[in-house]
Amino acid sequence: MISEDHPRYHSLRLREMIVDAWQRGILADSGMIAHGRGEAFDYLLGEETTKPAERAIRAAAAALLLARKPVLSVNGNTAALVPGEMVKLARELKGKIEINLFHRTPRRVKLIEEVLRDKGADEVLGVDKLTHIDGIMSPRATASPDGIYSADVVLVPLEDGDRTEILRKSGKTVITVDLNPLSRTSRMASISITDNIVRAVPAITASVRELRGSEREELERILEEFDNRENLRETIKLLDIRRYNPEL
Ligand SMILES: Nc1ncnc2c1ncn2[C@@H]1O[C@H](COP(=O)(O)OP(=O)(O)OP(=O)(O)O)[C@@H](O)[C@H]1O
Ligand SMILES: CC(C)(COP(=O)(O)O)[C@@H](O)C(=O)O
Ligand code: BAL
Repeated sequence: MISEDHPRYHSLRLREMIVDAWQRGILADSGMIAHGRGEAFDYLLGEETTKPAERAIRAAAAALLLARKPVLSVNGNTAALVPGEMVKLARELKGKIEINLFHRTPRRVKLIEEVLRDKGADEVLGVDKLTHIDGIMSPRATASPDGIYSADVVLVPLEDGDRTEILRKSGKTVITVDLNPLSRTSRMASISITDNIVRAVPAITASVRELRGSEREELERILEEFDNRENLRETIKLLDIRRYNPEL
């Protein structure tokens, strides 16, 4: 057990959650690699929610509140780190939650469904009765007809660029959470939250609660004023390692 006094407590605690999820069969083997990639970016971003990420979170909350049918996607890393927070956000939105895996196996789908139900999910889509989505070059090329397939706004954390692109081309608003602002996912999304998912999901829920009751016009204004490409450009500037070591 890591002491809370350890200087890297939060990062080490997340690693423990990732390893535990892998040992339980929830996390894909390469989920470890993805987590490590994320940690590196989080280091560069200062392991805190940046101003551009705050703007993206607010825009995401506005889009989710305006949605006719919001759906939240859950993969292995998301199930390992923020299952309860995803269920809480889905409940806050009266939205649906859907499992979608790149390294899909029946066992992992079942385990992740159990995790989500244990956290209070009444309904978990993506388990069966799936529709194929053309154009996605991966096992992610499926969606539940009653979920992502018919959603108008989807939150797809820690995912892949080709699925993000196809979902966008089908007319959906695609919100991602991805610590790598250079990933295809970040570059293809409508709203790219460049933040650690453990910070981003609770922050989206808080922003939804703060904006609930806003006039439709106000929510639409937040979206109109949000420029994802400009926000990513600002984020990429923050990755300049010299921010931390001026003598470099
Ligand atoms: N805890 C986390 N919070 C937010 N992002 C994370 C976290 N852990 C990993 N990531 C990021 O999630 C992404 C998941 O890996 P994935 O392989 O799907 O992306 P990728 O290889 O960049 O693919 P693409 O370019 O298609 O988006 C990586 O970019 C990684 O940096
Ligand atoms: C590991 C993961 C980030 C998620 O994999 P899964 O839980 O199977 O959707 C995958 O997209 C990858 O980059 O390899
Ligand atoms: N997530 C695995 C494939 C990709 O990085 O797009």
